[in-house]
Amino acid sequence: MAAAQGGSAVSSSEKVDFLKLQNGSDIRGVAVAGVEGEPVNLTEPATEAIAAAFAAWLLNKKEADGLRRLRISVGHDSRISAHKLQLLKGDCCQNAVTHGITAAGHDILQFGLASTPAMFNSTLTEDERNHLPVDGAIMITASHLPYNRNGLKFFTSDGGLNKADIKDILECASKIYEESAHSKRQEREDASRGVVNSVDYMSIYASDLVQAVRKSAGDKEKPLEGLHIVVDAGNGAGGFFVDKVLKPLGAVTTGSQFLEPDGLFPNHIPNPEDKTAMKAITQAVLDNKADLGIIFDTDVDRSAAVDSSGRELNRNRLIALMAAIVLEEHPGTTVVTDSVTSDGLTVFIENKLGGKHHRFKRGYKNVIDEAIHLNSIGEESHLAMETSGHGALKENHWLDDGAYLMVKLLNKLAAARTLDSSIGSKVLTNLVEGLEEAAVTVEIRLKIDQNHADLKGGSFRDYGEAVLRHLENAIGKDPNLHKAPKNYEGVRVSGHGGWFLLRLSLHDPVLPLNIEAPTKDDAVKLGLAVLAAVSEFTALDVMALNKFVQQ
Ligand SMILES: O=P(O)(O)OC[C@H]1O[C@H](O)[C@H](O)[C@@H](O)[C@@H]1O
Repeated sequence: MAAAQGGSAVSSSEKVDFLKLQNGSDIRGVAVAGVEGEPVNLTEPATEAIAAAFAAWLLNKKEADGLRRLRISVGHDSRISAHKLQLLKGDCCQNAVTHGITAAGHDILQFGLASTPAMFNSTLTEDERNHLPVDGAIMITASHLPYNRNGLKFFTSDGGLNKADIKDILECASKIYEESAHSKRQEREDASRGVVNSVDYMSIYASDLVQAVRKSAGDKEKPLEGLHIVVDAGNGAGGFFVDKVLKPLGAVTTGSQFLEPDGLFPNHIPNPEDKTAMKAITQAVLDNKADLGIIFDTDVDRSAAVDSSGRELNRNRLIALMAAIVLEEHPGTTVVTDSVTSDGLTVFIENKLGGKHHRFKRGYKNVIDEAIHLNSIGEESHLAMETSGHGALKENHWLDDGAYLMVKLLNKLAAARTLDSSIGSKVLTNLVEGLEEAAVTVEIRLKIDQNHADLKGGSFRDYGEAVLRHLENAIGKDPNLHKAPKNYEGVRVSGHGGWFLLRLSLHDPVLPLNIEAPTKDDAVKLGLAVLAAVSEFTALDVMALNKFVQQ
């Protein structure tokens, strides 16, 4: 791939290992100093080089269409480092991402605080007055990670970039970074020739969500009138949902919380999988006697809900709810999920809803790509969803959009209220009736010590695979345990009325173990079976599992 045109404004003598910044199909790093043992590696010059490399990658793709000058949108979540990485510095209109792009001769549309899915949408919106659509979009976010981290996500109108694209971009960024260390400052300043414009894109994006809900209620202006809905944005970027979506639709939103962006996340981690976060929104629903609660992660690509009785609608339950809605619209369709979904969910989707459950791998991009793949080989799928709250629909360009998921729930509510104006979240709760749920659900993460002698100099991945192979063999000898007939990652086993899955983490030197069982005793039996099989692997830290089986 060609390096960015026109040089870059990058200047740094510090060494950066760019490939270490790859996290699957995202870029993640430490952007703020202050946490011991976590030196900053996503510096401003490194970010600038990555942005320039994205522009070069995109130009390479678009050159066939004769395009020489690109339009790229940039947005960010509420992280404190967003300002270093994206916002204007003083009056010189330069900053890491913007400078990286404009120095390469391309134009920037700055959206400011934005959600990840909105950034993707800006590659599709037809609105020339606002310089839309853009050729590519960059979101500055590290999702729910601690305040010192940050990262980048890239989009074209085809969706999010994949792992191989990110690797190419990082390799190119490394070259740009090296080259720029040798270029003169004046040369770099002269190279700045792209134009920077600011657009209030979140208003444009939100008005599309509003229209969708109105449409499902027969074009009623305020279809949520009389409903009380509280939102918890966890001080991330999701606060817009209150003023720009719920209020125009007529909902009462008092009691909504943590709507103000605050990159130190002082209230709770913005993550719908997090117990404290779910407790916070549940409490807000109960305290305000609200009809519904909605919670987003930092950059709004994930979400969850709470019904008026305080029942959490997240993880398997949210997938079941979305599956019920999607299967009404597309009978018999396949629902693709991640690997840690419950057996109860399969029974629900297949027996109650008449759909097909395709349990695939962990990782939202894996799940989405698998659904796209199934469609391409003739198996119809309209929903791809992870227990983490990432969910994508075919009708929405296979984009994982937490706000769009909630809009699907609002559509259901709005449509039901055209028939019965007193009906609330019961409409939703009724849809998941019959979903069997295990009394005990745990995830225990077993760490692999990468420096341990037992690795014999090999990689943690090889070591983890060896653990999994050994476990698989051991299971074969236990008549109470049965390997899942179809499984795409790790070792998934049924027994003692429940199941477990041991697999390699997508990113970390960790083997996450998920167990679901009807009683603690049964869960312990499953845990003991794993423990017995892995105990000879001395580089594996089984302390947490030991604790679990002894409790
Ligand atoms: O494999 P793990 O360490 O459990 O991480 C798995 C998770 O990683 C990231 O957070 C991805 O965004 C998720 O889609 C994925 O589920």
